[in-house]
Amino acid sequence: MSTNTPPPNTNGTDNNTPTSSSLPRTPKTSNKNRTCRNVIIHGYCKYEHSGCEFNHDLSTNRPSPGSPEVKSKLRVDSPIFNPSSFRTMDSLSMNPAVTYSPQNPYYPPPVDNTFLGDINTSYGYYGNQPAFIPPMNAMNGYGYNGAGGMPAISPLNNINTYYLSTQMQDSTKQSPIEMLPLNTKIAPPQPLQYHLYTSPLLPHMSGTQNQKTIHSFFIPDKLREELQKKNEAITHVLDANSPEYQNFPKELHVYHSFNIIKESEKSTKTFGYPTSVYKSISSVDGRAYALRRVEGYRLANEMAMKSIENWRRIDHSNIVSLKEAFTTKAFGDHSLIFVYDYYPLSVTLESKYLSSSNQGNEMPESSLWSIIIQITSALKAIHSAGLAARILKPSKILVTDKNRIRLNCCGMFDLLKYDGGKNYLHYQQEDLLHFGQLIVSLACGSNVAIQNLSSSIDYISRHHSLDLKSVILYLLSKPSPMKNVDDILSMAGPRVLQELDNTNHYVDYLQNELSRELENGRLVRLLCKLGTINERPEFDMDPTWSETGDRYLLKLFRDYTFHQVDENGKPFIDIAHIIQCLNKLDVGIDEKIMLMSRDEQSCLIVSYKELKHCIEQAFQDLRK
Ligand SMILES: Nc1ncnc2c1ncn2[C@@H]1O[C@H](COP(=O)(O)OP(=O)(O)OP(=O)(O)O)[C@@H](O)[C@H]1O
Repeated sequence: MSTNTPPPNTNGTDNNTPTSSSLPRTPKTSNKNRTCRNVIIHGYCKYEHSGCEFNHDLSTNRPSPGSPEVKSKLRVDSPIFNPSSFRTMDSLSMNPAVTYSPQNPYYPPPVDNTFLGDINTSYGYYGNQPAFIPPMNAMNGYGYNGAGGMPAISPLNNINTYYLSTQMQDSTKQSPIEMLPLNTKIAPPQPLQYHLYTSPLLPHMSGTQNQKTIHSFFIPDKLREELQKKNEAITHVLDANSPEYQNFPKELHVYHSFNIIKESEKSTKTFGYPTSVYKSISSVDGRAYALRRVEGYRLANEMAMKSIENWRRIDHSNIVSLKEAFTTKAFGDHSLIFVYDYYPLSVTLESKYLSSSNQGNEMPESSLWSIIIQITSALKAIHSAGLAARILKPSKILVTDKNRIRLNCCGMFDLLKYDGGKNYLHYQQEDLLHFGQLIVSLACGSNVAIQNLSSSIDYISRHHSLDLKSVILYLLSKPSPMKNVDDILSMAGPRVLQELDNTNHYVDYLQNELSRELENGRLVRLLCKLGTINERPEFDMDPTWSETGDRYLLKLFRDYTFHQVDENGKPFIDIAHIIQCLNKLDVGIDEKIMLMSRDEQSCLIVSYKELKHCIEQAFQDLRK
């Protein structure tokens, strides 16, 4: 790391000599060759002609790219820099009206093209993208940090933030935008390098006024809890000490890690056999499956098993997919097992809308149409494949996620009551009839509404639209070769588009939440590394290991990232700043930041690239 000694502090502001014991002083003989810190930081040195012994000609001595430099007494709580007095590099280079004047010390000195090229390399030249930001601008970003609550930002972002922060600081002052002539050319936009834009946060949103809570950086608690509960349901297994576990086979075909979702019940009302439902994990693909066991079933016709093949080909978002079926004696009886996709924490339409606690609750018509459209979509896929659902009742329709409807147990009757598929047209008509009955139950909020059809239709006429009544009457009408699921679609009309729109909105919402979590893995990895290095009491027989060399920089970076204080020394908690610092460190960009020693006597200017190297090096040392 190179160091540089500023001129004597004659102006009482920024030019104190660094005194950190860890920073060797540069011999005075080289001062003439060294660029004056004031020029680099402020763009001018008012002592240039009155004794400052450093070099003021930037074109002859430029800061070497990537070399960390030392500056003292510029701290996060330094006086607030007023950015309205500065220009960004592109506005300078393209606007002939803006010229350097010694009388106006706030203007940076004129910059020739050669220097501009070098600045781009040294201060945020991302791949082939010039940053257009002079060094003093980047520095101002850091000086501004903490005091104004603005996180250090990438040079490419700097231009935007610069204006925004100006407006936030003092709306009465003339902003750079206002000062520029209207015909000022703006540099053509450069293609973004996506890996540098990992955080969707706008830096200005993290300012003191608009500080966001930590929750706003992660997926909402409700969604997180929901997903965690689902994961828990997938991994939940039978308690090894429970009597159920003792009596349960440890493996079934390729399935293991069982949990009982529905106990075996003696009722045979739906399938003619007692059934039970188990969650399991497949050793073939590691995914969770729902096994539905039909107890006491003896396979009479091998051909019946073939009927499963047609169902295995059905892949639809409103149908619970059937994977396979097999017989087993593992339970001590003849059982037939149907293997379906498992949807953790799903409920049935019946328990959600028609259970005794929900009876009488009127379902909004929009929800009814959503269910109608989803079931229509499922039936369309089934009927088009020459199959029939054969079991369209509220207890055999799952509600998963927000409001997704999935037909469950499809294909079971094709096997249990095997007829070679010759009656499928009849069963398809039955599907439409059962569909109509299902909607009557839901529209009236009662499982028994179908038993008194005329008063139920009367109720629906009074509480729902004519269109809904028409659909129900169509579905309940006499079977006919002309009656088919396509007609329901045309009767639903524009409501299909509404359903599509709702689904798209939900997808957008989930995508948005997903993108917020995207970077967490990277940042956790980085935090793990920092955690292993920072404050390590001893390494390699060296108790000062974490306080010296590269590790010292990482300690200061930790302070810079996590321990910012405001001008009164109070903790300044800015999650946007923390996340941005970590993102930049992870990428290792050329942007420089200023780290201050804890005794506030010295400052180090170092790039994220160098910090990244430090962290990699220190971590490698630890792993050796
Ligand atoms: N594929 C599946 N994934 C996740 N859970 C399921 C799956 N299939 C069924 N379940 C759950 O298993 C439980 C029992 O399902 P089942 O279809 O037997 O309903 P039921 O209300 O017990 O029906 P019935 O009254 O006809 O016996 C329900 O809570 C349901 O949510």
